[in-house]
Amino acid sequence: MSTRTAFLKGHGTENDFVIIPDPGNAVELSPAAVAALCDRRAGIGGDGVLHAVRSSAHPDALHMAPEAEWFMDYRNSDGSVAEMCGNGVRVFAHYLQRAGLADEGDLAVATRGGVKSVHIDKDGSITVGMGKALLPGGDVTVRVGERSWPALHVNMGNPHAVAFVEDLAHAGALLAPPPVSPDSLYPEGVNVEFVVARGEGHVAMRVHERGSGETRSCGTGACAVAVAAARRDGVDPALTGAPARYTVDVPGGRLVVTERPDGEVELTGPAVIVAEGEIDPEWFEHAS
Ligand SMILES: N[C@@H](CCC[C@H](N)C(=O)O)C(=O)O
Repeated sequence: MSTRTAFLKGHGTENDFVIIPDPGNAVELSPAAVAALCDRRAGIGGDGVLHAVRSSAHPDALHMAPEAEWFMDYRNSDGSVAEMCGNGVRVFAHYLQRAGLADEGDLAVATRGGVKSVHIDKDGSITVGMGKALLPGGDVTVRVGERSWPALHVNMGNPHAVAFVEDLAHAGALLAPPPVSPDSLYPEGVNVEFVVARGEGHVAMRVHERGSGETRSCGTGACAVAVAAARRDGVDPALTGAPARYTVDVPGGRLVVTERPDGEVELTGPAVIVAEGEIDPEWFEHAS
């Protein structure tokens, strides 16, 4: 008799995920199974999968087990693995709390981008310590059709190219990854953000995510955008000694990003669980 696999569906500013609770790492999640789960017509549908495994049970997380009980084994909707997901880690923490596996307050979550500290607020908003943004420099160009823009290379644990544009519509339909050059800079692919200013400390963005296509939000992307916007505005908290705070509007809602004088970037936003159930074992076997 095949065992039944539980799932939940959740989102953070409409960046949506299939959550697979699997404390002992017993569920085999091949790239094909991930892509089938994320399929919006033939599967459950999502921008990615949050595989919830105890750190002590996953080879990629064993070294983080003393610090963080749970590992967010994150996969993009095409089945590829990514280092970090800023919206995902908030939804992951919300799932743990809802399942009685974590308390309100502070929680450490292991990710491929290291251990992240998460704060679950009484009002339901969740703040994640995302680490420092790295700005390796270099001349980056993003292209869409006839248009091209200079972009800032920002690494938030995962790679981003941030382009300031006049109008978000200039990014077009984003049905395919926008060409970014030089591609030697991004051997593993790149997440591309298009940004417009909305006012002081306020920007709006669209994103084409590596491995998932255009999504309604991206947490690491919002952090990359906020840091890029601050530098563009001549603000560097390391020099001023004061935190820089940006409101980042995404198609699926609003995120707040704070860069502290020590370089640490914090991401705040909502997390929602919308459903839970069981995956049909025959379908899952076939999909895998
Ligand atoms: N949506 C995520 C980012 C997910 C990973 C990304 N597609 C990558 O491959 O780097 C977020 O909220 O940060």
